[in-house]
Formats: sequence, C-alpha cells, structure tokens
Amino acid sequence: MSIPIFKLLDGHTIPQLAFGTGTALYQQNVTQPVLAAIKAAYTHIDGAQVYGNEDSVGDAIVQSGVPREQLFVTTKVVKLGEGETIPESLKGSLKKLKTDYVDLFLIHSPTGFEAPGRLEEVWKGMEEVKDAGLAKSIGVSNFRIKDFERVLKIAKYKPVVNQIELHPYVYKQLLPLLKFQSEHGILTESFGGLTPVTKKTDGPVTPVLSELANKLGGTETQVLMKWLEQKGIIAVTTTRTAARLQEYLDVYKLPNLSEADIKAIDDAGAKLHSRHFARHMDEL
Ligand SMILES: NC(=O)C1=CN([C@@H]2O[C@H](COP(=O)(O)OP(=O)(O)OC[C@H]3O[C@@H](n4cnc5c(N)ncnc54)[C@H](O)[C@@H]3O)[C@@H](O)[C@H]2O)C=CC1
Ligand SMILES: O=CCc1c[nH]c2ccccc12
Repeated sequence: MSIPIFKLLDGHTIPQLAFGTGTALYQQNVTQPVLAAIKAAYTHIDGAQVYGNEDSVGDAIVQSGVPREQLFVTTKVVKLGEGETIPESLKGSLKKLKTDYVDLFLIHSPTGFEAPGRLEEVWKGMEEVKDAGLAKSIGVSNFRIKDFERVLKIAKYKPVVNQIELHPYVYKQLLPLLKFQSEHGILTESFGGLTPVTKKTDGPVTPVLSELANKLGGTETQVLMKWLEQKGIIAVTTTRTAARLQEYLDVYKLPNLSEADIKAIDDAGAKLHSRHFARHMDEL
C-alpha cells in the first residue's frame, strides 16, 4: 500500500505523509535525512525558512535524481525583512531550494503579522506568488478561526491547508477550528502528532495506544498515525533513523481502526489538554 493522496481545494493534490525538516532536524544540514526519506518512498518534504536548512533540502532534491514534478515541496515564511515582499521572500527560498516553484507555501504563523491590515496584506502577497506560478498552492500554519476570518474576508484564493499541532491531547480543544476548516474545504496538516509517545508519555492515551497496538499488530506510533489518517489529516513527522522511516510507511499496511477504537483515543485524549507549540492556539 502506498501513501494516500489527498485533493486540495484548488485542484492540486498532496501526499498524506510528509517528511519534516524542523524539530529534531532544526538548523541542521538535512541533505542525508531527506535523501534517505526520498529513497524510502517519501515524496512530500516539509520545510520552512526558519529551520535554517533550505539549502541542504535543495541539495537533497537535486542529488535524489527524482524528477521535480514527482516531489511535493513545502516551505513557510515566518517574517519579512524591512520592506521585503512575499514574492521576494519566496524567491529567496526557491534559490536555496534549487527549484523554480514550491508545491505549497505557508504563512508559518499569524503572530508575526497581527497589526491591523498586515495579515490581509501578507495574504495578498501569497496570492501573487500563486498567480506567478512560484507556489502551486498557498496555505497557512498555526491559524485560529479569528485569523481565517481576517484572511477569508479579502481572499481571492482560500488557504488550502492549516498546519497545526494536532494529537489526541489537543484534539478536543481544536474541534471548533476543525469544523470551521472542514466547512471551508481547508485540509489539516498535523505536526507533533506523536506527542503521546514523545512528550507526554504518561497520560490517559498511553494505555489505549498500547491496547490498540496489540490489536492491530503494530506500534503505538503507528496507531497515532492511523488515527490521523482516518480523520483525513495530513501527517508531518520526522526521524533520523531508517527503521522509523519504514515504521511510518508501514502504517498503510495495517488494518483500519474501528470507529470504537477512534472514539477510545478521542475520549482518552479529551481527559488531558497538553500543547507543546504555538500557545496562541489555546484561544481560537
Ligand atoms: N508549522 C509549525 O509551526 C511546525 C511544524 N513542524 C513540522 O513538523 C515536523 C514534525 O514535527 P514533530 O513535532 O517532530 O513530529 P512528531 O510528533 O511526529 O515527532 C517526531 C519524533 O518522534 C520520534 N518518535 C517516533 N516514534 C517514537 C517512539 N515510539 N518513541 C519515541 N520517539 C518516537 C521521532 O524519532 C521523531 O523525532 C517538523 O520536522 C516540521 O517539519 C513541527 C513543529 C512546528
Ligand atoms: O515550525 C515549528 C517551530 C517553529 C520554529 N520557529 C517558529 C516560528 C513561528 C512558528 C513556529 C516556529
């Protein structure tokens, strides 16, 4: 079984699993990890200007020998220099990434652009890069409902995705945002999806994962990834090890969780709120 492909609201497609170049790989040369991921069958690479390693992502894209159109490359803008525009910012990334376009360009966070009119102005810049073909699709990250309301008021193109921290310990609190996105056809990308096996390993979800891992014949990590997949969420994860790369890919060979299994994870997650990034998301 291969990685599922989801359709974006602008007609483009996106692989449901992404190899991330932040967190464990933040500010590091990621050429070898990205090459290993591509070799293992990953096509979707999640980057960002602030990860400080776009140059090494670009080297991996070139060295992989995989035709550019077979890869899905994301980068994100977190801030602009004095007088710098969004097209100028993206052109800087493209030079480092050694490509003519990205598949997806994201506003990394609304928090740097909160002054009156600023987020709207930045979104207009995002629309410019889409019109110029520098980004096939445009989206956002760490957006709340109130950020979407500002952008949607002036948008020619809606954001196609919102990349947010999403795992069972924030799922309940995010339900109004997820409902809003679903009503607008905006897909969700998850980061931090493995929090119950990495940062919050002693919570109410832990025994449920253990039981379901046994039932499915997989690992706790794979149960969390299955939970995301079955909710229609794109999983952005990462690793430095070949075994973990394969563990993530093997998720697609496992049977599905039942509705009762998914509810058991939702219910256990709802007993504890535990967020590790972007605290502003606690107020939607
Ligand atoms: N838009 C944003 O603001 C953010 C985006 N990201 C993106 O998402 C990517 C992934 O983010 P993460 O939070 O690292 O994702 P994640 O929650 O999927 O964790 C990945 C980590 O889990 C470890 N892991 C997997 N299974 C494990 C187990 N059973 N026991 C112990 N450790 C285990 C891996 O080794 C890896 O280091 C980043 O590289 C970046 O591309 C990450 C944070 C913020
Ligand atoms: O991408 C994840 C973590 C991160 C590092 N710097 C920033 C700035 C704004 C939002 C998220 C992040």
